[in-house]
Amino acid sequence: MFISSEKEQKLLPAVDAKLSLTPFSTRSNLDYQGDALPVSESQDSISTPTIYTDVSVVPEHEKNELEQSIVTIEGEIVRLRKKERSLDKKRRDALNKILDTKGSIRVFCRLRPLISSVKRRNDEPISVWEENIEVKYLGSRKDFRFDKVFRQAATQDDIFEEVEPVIRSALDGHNVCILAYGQTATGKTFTMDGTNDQPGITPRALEALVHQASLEKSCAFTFSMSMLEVYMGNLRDLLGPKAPYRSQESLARSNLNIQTDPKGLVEIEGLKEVHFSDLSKAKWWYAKERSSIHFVDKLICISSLMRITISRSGNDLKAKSEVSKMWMVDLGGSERLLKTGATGQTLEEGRAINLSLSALGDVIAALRRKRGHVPYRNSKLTQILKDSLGDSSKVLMLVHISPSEEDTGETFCSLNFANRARAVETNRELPEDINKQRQKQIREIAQDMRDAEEECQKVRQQTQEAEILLSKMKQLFSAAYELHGNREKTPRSPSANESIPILTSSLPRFMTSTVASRQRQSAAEKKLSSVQFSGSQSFCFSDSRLKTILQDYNKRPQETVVKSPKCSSLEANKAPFLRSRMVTSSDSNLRVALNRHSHRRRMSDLI
Ligand SMILES: Nc1ncnc2c1ncn2[C@@H]1O[C@H](COP(=O)(O)OP(=O)(O)OP(=O)(O)O)[C@@H](O)[C@H]1O
Repeated sequence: MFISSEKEQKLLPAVDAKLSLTPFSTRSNLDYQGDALPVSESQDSISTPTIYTDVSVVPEHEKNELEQSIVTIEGEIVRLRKKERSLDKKRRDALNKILDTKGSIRVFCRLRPLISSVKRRNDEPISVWEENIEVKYLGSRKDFRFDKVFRQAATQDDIFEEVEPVIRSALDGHNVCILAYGQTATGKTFTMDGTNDQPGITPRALEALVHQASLEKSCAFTFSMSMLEVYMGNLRDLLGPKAPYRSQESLARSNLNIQTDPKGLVEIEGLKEVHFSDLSKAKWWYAKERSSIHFVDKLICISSLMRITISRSGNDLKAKSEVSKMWMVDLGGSERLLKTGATGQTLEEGRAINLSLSALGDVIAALRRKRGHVPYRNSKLTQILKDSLGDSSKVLMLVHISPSEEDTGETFCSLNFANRARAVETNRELPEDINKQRQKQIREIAQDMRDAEEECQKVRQQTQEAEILLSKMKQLFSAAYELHGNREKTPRSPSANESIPILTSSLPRFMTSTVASRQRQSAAEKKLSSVQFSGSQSFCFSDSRLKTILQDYNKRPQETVVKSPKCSSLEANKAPFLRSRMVTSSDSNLRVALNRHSHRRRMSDLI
């Protein structure tokens, strides 16, 4: 068996299964190296003369051949894993480059659909374009620019399409922060949590994390979740023992300390952390948190935060932290206070939330401007998020606005806040040609990323297949040499002419070689001494036990690719894996290309 890349498979001569003949080409090194073969090499390969030989010959085999095969496949698995890591690194680097080119801190705006009870007017106060919004307020117009504007018709899928690469980046080792901001009833919770029919960012993110982690075989992931809320500068653990009901007094009493270690990593002392490895558990905890939020007095101004901690082990991300965090933040708004003419405690709440939002705006603005001093210490919110807002973190702020004319004042305030966070003045946007160049660059890197991801998927599949094969061969070995009384730890190497009596005698008579086949076999062996598993390693293809294993193996049903959440880059996972296989000779003059069907047919000849 040889596991090849699609490119290489295209280069191979077709196998005529009916003739029971297998073409041999004179090229030997088919080892997949990930890079496209030069055109001249490809042509050379196609025009190579083909020699045919009968591969149904079953030569006598010896114990050391099987041992050698096992060693070869083990080596192949090591090589494939290395390749997978290198392709994954290429994919990670490309994704990071895309996100950095787009901006590691981006501000989006989502316009809520008009609620039917509100009458539509002809002179609507808000005009929307792809990257800017114009608002008519108090007789003047103001233009606000964003990294992207989501119109009223935008779906949860549209939102997640922009968010998903950032979530992937969290799995790659970057800290991530997704914040929803806006006036009450503009759709913050709808965007972050959504409904059963239209799930929002958080449930989709949980699904994407668990799904993606299940695909990664080169490293193991563990996840944990914490939830808290910030009320007037106090932190409350939502998963803590006394979480369910909230009153102003209990909220004011609860407090957790924020600790920052010398490396700048933030930890919240005593914050409950629950671990989850599958989606059902993640959803259970998430639902628990949502139900506790349900009891909130709507007039209490609270920001609720959810932290997902992602730990990786067994990878080679030497430069990256092995732990990354993803924050989902639903920021409280303060406009109710203005509307209700609040006094006393409520006014205090309003001041506290304004302070914390204003501090957040200052921090994001400083980071976007790449200023030396970033004022993290000005609020609890910015202290908590400190290690997830700066450095190599990815930040998305989604500002929500209402289309109603009666909300224009609030809309104006929210957009001003967003503009400050964005820290880009309207007249200082990138010139058109530079912007186009940037878009082109992003498209090119995105293509590289998709290519690397597709190749990585293939290699991952190949590794899994090789592992199955290895396990079957090991089973065979122990059945033949250990269960039959010969329990040597390291099987002795038999001499060249020595057969394997235990195994041979355990085979049905029709599977043992006949005189004629032995004659054919010795003739074939002159040409075909061994076959390559890859370009660099070889094992004995003519071993009937291996044939049997390969036959079983090829007969097994195709593994289904688990469907991913609706998201762009994960779509690549659905790319079908080409399952034709090759077995190649290590003899530089010989190569056997077996596709699945011809191989199966020849195997069936033996049974
Ligand atoms: N894009 C949208 N499409 C359809 N319905 C929406 C959308 N945005 C918001 N809604 C609906 O509008 C209502 C208010 O939305 P939501 O509760 O999410 O607002 P909010 O900003 O979170 O409010 P609060 O500040 O009170 O938490 C909900 O019924 C929600 O389903």
